[in-house]
Amino acid sequence: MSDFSSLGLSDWLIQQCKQMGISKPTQVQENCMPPILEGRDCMGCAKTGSGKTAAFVLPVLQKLSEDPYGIFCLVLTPTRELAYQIAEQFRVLGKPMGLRDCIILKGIAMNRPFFWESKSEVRTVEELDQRYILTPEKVKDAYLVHLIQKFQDEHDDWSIMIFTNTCKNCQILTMMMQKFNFPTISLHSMMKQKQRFANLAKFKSSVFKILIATDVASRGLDIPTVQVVINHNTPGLPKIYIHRVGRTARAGRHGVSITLVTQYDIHLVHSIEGQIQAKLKEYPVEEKEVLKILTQVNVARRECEIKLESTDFDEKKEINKRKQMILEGKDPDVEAKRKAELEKIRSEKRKFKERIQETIQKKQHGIPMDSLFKGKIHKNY
Ligand SMILES: Nc1ncnc2c1ncn2[C@@H]1O[C@H](COP(=O)(O)OP(=O)(O)OP(=O)(O)O)[C@@H](O)[C@H]1O
Repeated sequence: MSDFSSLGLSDWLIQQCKQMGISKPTQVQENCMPPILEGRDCMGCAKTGSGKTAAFVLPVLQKLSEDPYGIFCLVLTPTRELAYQIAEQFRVLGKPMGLRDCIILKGIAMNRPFFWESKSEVRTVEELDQRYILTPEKVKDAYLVHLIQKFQDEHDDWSIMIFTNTCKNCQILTMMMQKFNFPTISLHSMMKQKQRFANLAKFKSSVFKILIATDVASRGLDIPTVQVVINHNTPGLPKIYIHRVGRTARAGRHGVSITLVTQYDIHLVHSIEGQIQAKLKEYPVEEKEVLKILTQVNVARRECEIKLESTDFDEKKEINKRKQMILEGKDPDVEAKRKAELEKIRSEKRKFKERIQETIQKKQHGIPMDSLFKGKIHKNY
């Protein structure tokens, strides 16, 4: 394996890397840095937590330091949190050269790059220590409480990320876990951006040990302290699973992932197993312990649901949808009108089909057809 010097980095940058605990290039860095430094377009594809950010940040800083000029680099990210995280890496690594950065939210771009793909894009079982599935017999929530209790009892220094499918579920689970006095905080797209950053910072600094999030947090976030990832719902796509569980076991550390699975999700587990080329083990739980807290957890959920219903959570969802449309360049009112018209056409078609069925049945029973409708059938079919 080469070192950073042979890849073309200057001493000051190598020193800066060392201060961040980066002493040897990872595979993606080794393979992507030379073409980037040559000025070629490059696209790197490697497993989660393998240092893809530094793979492009380092050559960018190297080039910029050789010829510092104007606006040099534009980085596009899928989430706002990631934009801040990458800016921070630029800031820390580029400190000696007085690098200045600016974060702009929202944007779309296309690329035609040089492509380098790691042979082992998918994490192997050895790297992510244990990957489990848990198949609850009763409700999914009591098992979650049980798991957290277990981790809290068994580990002094612990940090868990829980992924769930909707903002509402995320909010309810957070409220529930707080009811059980777990230091929990949430991250989802229906929160104000300021709150999202604040919550992430509180989780990163270990003030809160549990982060319950939607997939807004499944990509790219680098929080080295995360030891456990729990999938409260089975991810619908293997890619989502890989991104989610990739929030633990970062840069060669240890990590465990547990996915709650119902009988309806077995096919999803099979496709995940196919993609990661590993079998997910059944996580052993003491059912008796779970049953003990079952009623308490069910009551807590209902209470939280009622509490959430009394807030403007659904209203906020509508507002967020409208905001999103505006950002996508669509007019929410025109869209609403278009949807209503589409629904009207669908409903008319539905009614028409029903009338055809009715008419056919009438015919079968020898009842005369409505002559007007008969004409319509000929016209339309
Ligand atoms: N050469 C290296 N040696 C050790 N640690 C490194 C090295 N390069 C980067 N890291 C560290 O590894 C961690 C993960 O890096 P990074 O966030 O870039 O991963 P990634 O490949 O982009 O992951 P993801 O696919 O989840 O976005 C970071 O904490 C980073 O500081």
